[in-house]
Amino acid sequence: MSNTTSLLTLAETVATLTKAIASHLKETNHEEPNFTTSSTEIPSTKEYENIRVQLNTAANDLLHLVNGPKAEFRDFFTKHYEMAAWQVALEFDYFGIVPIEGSITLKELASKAGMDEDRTMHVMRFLATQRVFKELQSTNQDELIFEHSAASVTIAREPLLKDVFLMQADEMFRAASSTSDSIRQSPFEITAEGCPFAVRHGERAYTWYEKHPAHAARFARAMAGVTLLHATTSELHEEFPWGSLPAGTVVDTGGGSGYVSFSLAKKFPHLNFIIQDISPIMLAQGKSLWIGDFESRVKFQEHNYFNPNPVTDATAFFSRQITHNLTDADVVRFFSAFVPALEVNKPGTPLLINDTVIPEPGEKTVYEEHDLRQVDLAMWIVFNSKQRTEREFRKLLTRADARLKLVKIHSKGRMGLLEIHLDQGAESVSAK
Ligand SMILES: C[S@@+](CC[C@H](N)C(=O)[O-])C[C@H]1O[C@@H](n2cnc3c(N)ncnc32)[C@H](O)[C@@H]1O
Repeated sequence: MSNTTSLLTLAETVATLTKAIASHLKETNHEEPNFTTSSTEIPSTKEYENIRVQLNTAANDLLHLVNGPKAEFRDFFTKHYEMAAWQVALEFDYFGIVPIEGSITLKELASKAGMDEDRTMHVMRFLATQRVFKELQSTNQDELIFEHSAASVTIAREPLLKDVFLMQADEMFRAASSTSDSIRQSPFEITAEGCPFAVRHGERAYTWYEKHPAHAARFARAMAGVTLLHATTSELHEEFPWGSLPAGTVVDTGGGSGYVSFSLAKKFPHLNFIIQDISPIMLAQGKSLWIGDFESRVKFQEHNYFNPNPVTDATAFFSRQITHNLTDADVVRFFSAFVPALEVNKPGTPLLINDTVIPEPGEKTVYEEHDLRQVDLAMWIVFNSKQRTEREFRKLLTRADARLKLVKIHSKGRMGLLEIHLDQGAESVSAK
């Protein structure tokens, strides 16, 4: 946006894009969204997404200008209190307690949640200002009544989303508050051990999860839940020609419960899977997923991804949302650990890295870049890690082994897909 764009020009852009949204909804036979529990989901088409992104950029700029910095900052710097209200609503399961059909009195909600009515009322009335739950008119002023809204019922209907949000409002919210402390402890050196999560919780994330099995199980479910939000698996199905891989085994390294591979298994019956993870708790979450005919198509393998990969007959190696958990030095170790396996697997066996490929500044709209940089901050706080550009990936591959070639970028953005091959004709040179 130019620095001198007028308010009216922005408002006209907003109107034009809103009309485009309304037409798209009509053309695709979608009803317009509303705030009630019967509101339908917005379309997941690329066209809708494209207009939605542009609309957010224009509407946000309009509001930034109209509100002015003081009003915006007053709102922004109280967001942690909002997160506190969410922490309570999720932890005490308001979303599950309020019935999907009908309503509930505050008294009954508080009693089922196991807490007092007064604080329950504070939380519910705050959330209602975000159009999350709705307070109904009551004839008795002493009897407050609430029902679900379109937003709150989304969480009630999909418990995995509760896991995603509670993980954020619980251990990640606490970790984020220690970010400056972590820099004070190590102002110039970035180490995995010194990340804000470790400063706050006393251990690196995955070590901490091993000692907190209930949180670890929730984290594994949250990872599955994330695929319902933005890290959808449908793009992954389309952006790589899985169908043309020779029948065989895909190795999913750091696969957690194997939720992502499971979605591939449903679509590509010629592929079997080995889910590798260091955590038996994460792997155990997968055993309840891969049932019936799928049980014979999966193996769960405890494996530390910094050790040489033991599979010598894979049709492909795959890894999703792992490199952005790792510091640069650890990404180099991670890539290096595939080399011995790629040397003995069939030439051309792909290593597929499914992770964010962050754009250079200005390549995307401010709205999209903000979204990606938000995840970048999350990776910093939880791991002292980051999202990487294509250039950064190439450098780290070369540092791991000059024979590791990025042969194709199937997609960029939040869930990019990098295809890497080991050039077996070339000499092994690593520059760690
Ligand atoms: C962010 S989750 C990603 C899970 C899955 N790939 C997905 O996209 O849903 C990271 C996973 O890496 C696993 N992990 C962490 N350190 C590991 C290590 N050293 N070796 C193998 N797996 C590890 C964790 O247990 C967790 O399941």
